[in-house]
Amino acid sequence: MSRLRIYDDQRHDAPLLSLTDHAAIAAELHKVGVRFEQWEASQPVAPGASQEDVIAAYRSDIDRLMAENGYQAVDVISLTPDHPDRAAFRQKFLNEHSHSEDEVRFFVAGAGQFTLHIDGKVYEVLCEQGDLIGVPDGTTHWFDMSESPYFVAIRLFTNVEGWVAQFTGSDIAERFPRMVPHPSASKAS
Ligand SMILES: CSCCC(=O)/C(O)=C/O
Ligand SMILES: [Fe+2]
Ligand code: NI
Repeated sequence: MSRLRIYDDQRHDAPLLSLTDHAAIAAELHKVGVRFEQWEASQPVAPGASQEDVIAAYRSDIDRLMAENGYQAVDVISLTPDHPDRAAFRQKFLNEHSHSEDEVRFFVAGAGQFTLHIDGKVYEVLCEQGDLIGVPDGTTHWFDMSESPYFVAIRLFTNVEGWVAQFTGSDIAERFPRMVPHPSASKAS
């Protein structure tokens, strides 16, 4: 189940609000300029599926997003709990950073947790299969896949060079909850 928890950025122990209704999550995130939509993850792909297979399965959704929003490039992150480089992949996104381009991610299997730090609040967004999130450029955030990653996410980029992170040097991410592994992760490993 998708979930949004909103915190004061000084109070990691007490969410101000917790929502699981998709429309309510979308409305709350819209207030801070973040896109959150439900798309149909209609093609069954399992974590571990190859980039080529995922792109072929979701070609029409990818083409639609690229045409609507002018994205120039696409790639796929597809991870299972037993991936040998899972700790390094996790670490790559785990500290607060921003990008000079929008971050658009469509979860077609499993789950991952984006946490956004905007105007003194922390928005923890647990994205599940079917969720599309669009984080505007310059938004400080971090991403956790848990110690047992189980997800497939399609990533769209404005810039053909792709993802570049500017780290803020803050340790805020260490104070807020990390992602709990997806329930299917234990069955997959
Ligand atoms: C859900 S895709 C992996 C995370 C990512 O691309 C990113 O930029 C996290 O901040
Ligand atoms: Fe990011
Ligand atoms: Ni849901």
